[in-house]
Amino acid sequence: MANKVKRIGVLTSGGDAPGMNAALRAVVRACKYYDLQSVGIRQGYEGLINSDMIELGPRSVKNIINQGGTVLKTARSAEFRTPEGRLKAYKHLKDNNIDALVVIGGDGSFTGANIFHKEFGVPFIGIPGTIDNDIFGTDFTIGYDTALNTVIEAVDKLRDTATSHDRVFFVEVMGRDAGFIALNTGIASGAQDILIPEQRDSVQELCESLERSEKSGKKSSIVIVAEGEKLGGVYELAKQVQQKHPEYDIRVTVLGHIQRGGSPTCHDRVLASRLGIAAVEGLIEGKTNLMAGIRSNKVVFTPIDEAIKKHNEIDTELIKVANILAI
Ligand SMILES: Nc1ncnc2c1ncn2[C@@H]1O[C@H](COP(=O)(O)OP(=O)(O)OP(=O)(O)O)[C@@H](O)[C@H]1O
Ligand SMILES: O=P(O)(O)OC[C@H]1O[C@](O)(CO)[C@@H](O)[C@@H]1O
Ligand SMILES: [Mg+2]
Repeated sequence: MANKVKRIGVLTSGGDAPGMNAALRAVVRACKYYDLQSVGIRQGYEGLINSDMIELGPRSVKNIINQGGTVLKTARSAEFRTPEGRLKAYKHLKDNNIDALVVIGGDGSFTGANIFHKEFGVPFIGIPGTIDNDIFGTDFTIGYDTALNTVIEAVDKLRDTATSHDRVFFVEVMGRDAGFIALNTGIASGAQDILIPEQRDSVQELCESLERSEKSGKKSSIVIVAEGEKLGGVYELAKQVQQKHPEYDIRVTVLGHIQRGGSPTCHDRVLASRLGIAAVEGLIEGKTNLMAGIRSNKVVFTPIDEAIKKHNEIDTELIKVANILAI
């Protein structure tokens, strides 16, 4: 297919994730490699609405592959959710001669790009940038691996105190709707129990697990709770367990946004680099409404509707591993 794309706009949108900068760098350098121009759009869709953009070249993305956050900044743009906001965005896109977009973000960002495409026909390719790993069509999202490593480093530290004081630590990790961070970090940090939104858990079962652990000779325990778990939140859980077991010395730690920051791991940098290049190549080939992802270590494109609507299933083998090791 003839290449009509000459000038690509790139933005980061939704929650920041480590590796977004590496993806931006790859997009910009791939554009140069294929003789296209690239324009950075600041603060997600807000930058389109306010025409806050910057010409980018290979040297403008130097020294960012190792940086967390996003140098383009990001936003959750309420105005882009309105037809008026998107019309403004389209006008500025045309004023800046941008032919296509690379959107680095999560499902919400892809939904916005999809609607924008339906209204104005602007070609786009999405790159999954979120620590939650909750996007269908890719084995890994950019930022997930870094977040996992941040969590286990923190939980290892909490374990020192748990062990020294014979305590039960409840640790809340991110994952508004998904338990991937919780399940994997729970296994990696040797948690006694892991509570995730995808599973039907109960306080009763949690108490039984802690009682078993006590009987087996354990003096301290770690319980990992995903933010989106459905039993009322980590403080409520800790309160209910404490009521049943006043003798337990319980502490709660919410890791929060620490999990979104920091220098990306090697895995996230390589993933971001591959997907950034793939997105540009896809647009050159005339592809649109797709997400570039990784499956079995190969770059693949998934229709954006599927990426938004379908969900990655929790691997039941991992749940079994967690249960066996909590014996
Ligand atoms: N239905 C929609 N219509 C238009 N724009 C949307 C829509 N949904 C989301 N967007 C745009 O995408 C932005 C980012 O979406 P959202 O806040 O859901 O984050 P995300 O991309 O899913 O990332 P994460 O969940 O990882 O933080 C929104 O602030 C909004 O500007
Ligand atoms: O505080 P913010 O930026 O609104 O986002 C918090 C959310 O972002 C995520 O880290 C990523 O989507 C979720 O796990 C969390 O619920
Ligand atoms: Mg989202």
